[in-house]
This record gives sequence, C-alpha cells and structure tokens, in this order.
Amino acid sequence: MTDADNLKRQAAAQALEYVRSGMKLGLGTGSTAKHLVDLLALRVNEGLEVVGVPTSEATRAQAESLGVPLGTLDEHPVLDLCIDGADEVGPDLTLIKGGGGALLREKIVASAAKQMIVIADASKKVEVLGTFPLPIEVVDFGVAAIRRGIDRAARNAGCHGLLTLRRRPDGHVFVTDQGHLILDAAYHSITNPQALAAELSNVPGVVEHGLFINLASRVILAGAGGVTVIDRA
Ligand SMILES: O=C(CO)[C@H](O)[C@H](O)COP(=O)(O)O
Repeated sequence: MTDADNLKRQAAAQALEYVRSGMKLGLGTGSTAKHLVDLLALRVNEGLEVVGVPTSEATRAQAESLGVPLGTLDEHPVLDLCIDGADEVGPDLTLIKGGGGALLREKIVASAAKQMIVIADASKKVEVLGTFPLPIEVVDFGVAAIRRGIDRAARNAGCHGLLTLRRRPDGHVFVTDQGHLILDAAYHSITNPQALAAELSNVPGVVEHGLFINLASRVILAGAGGVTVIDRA
C-alpha cells in the first residue's frame, strides 16, 4: 500500500468509529471511500448491522461483492450518515467533489443524510478552493451553448477558466452513471464558492456541480502527524 493509500485507510478507519448498528449509511465513491467499504465489510462480517446506499455503480459493485447489505435511496430516503471522500476541503468545510464523476448521486445521497463525514488524506485541505478543476455535470444536448452559459455564470461569480470535456483514459467521452457529461472547470481560485454555486445552478443544462456547501458536518484528515477531526462551526 502506498503512503497516500495508507493515510486514506486511516481516515476511513476513524470514520467507522461513528458507525453504529442499525444505521442507514450513504457510501461514497473514490479510492478513499473504497477503503471505507473494505473496512465496513469486515465489521459487517463481525455482526455490525447496517444498510448501505451506494453513490455509484462502482461502489455498489464493491459493496455487493463484499457482502455489505444494500438498499436504495427510494427505500431509505433519510440516511443516518453519509461517508465520502473529497477532492478539496476548503474553509467552512466547503468541498470540491466529483473527481470520480459521481458528484450528482453523491450530492443527492449527502443531502439525504443527517450527517456527512468526509474522509481524506491531509493534502486535500486547502485555503482557497479551485486548484482541483471543478467538475460540472451537464446534459448531452447543446453542450456548446451550455459552456457559454457556464462561462457567463462563472464570470458573475468572479471566476474564469478553461472548461474541458472529461474523457476516459481510453479517449472515449466519460459518461456518468446518470448518462450525463462532465466539464472540468479550471478556475484555479474560487474565492466565493457560495456565489459560484448559485450561479452555476441557474444555467440551463447544468445538472449539478461539484461544490458541496453546508453538507459536510465533519472532516477526518489523515496526515503524517496523525488523524485530525474538524467539525463545521
Ligand atoms: O468525489 C468523488 C468521486 O466523485 C471522490 O470522493 C473524490 O474524487 C475523491 O476521490 P479519492 O478518494 O479517490 O481521492
């Protein structure tokens, strides 16, 4: 396991301390969430009783293969806790998410949870969001016009930068679990995430964006110096 992987696993292990039998749990997506599901499965095999609601087909497949009981958000519209990774953690626990392309389901699941715990290695903590390109999920219709709408909206919030259509490693266009496309926005510095989030949400064709505001209640960061838990004020 690499050092970074080891830190991700430490953060995931710490998050499991907050999981109790009987909980309905949102299960995140990505390499850190993958550790969480691995560790959760070990606890389930020891007798922990939970129902997981996965945020992606990848997480569903992993959890299913490990024997974690799963349900849908339609069956469990209120979750006790959601545990997920993040691409950046900014001030007031604002987040950029969607590096793995699951932002839409992740935001729906996090919004349905009474509490969201974010797990990450400490390198994800930033003073200003935006070094990580902001994923913006759009419909597959009129993408050139949607891009212009996004550019206008971003300017209104003091941001500008290149939008890149996300592709898979094999060069094919990346399509989300919900059948949409992702534009990755290289804004570099998002000084007013609330304003940008509001602007982007008003662009026709934008399904969701990767700014998570007022959703994370706790962040668990694992670094060389140990594990730090930060609660939202
Ligand atoms: O938002 C996400 C997926 O859509 C992930 O949580 C985010 O990309 C972090 O991934 P990782 O744990 O692999 O660094």
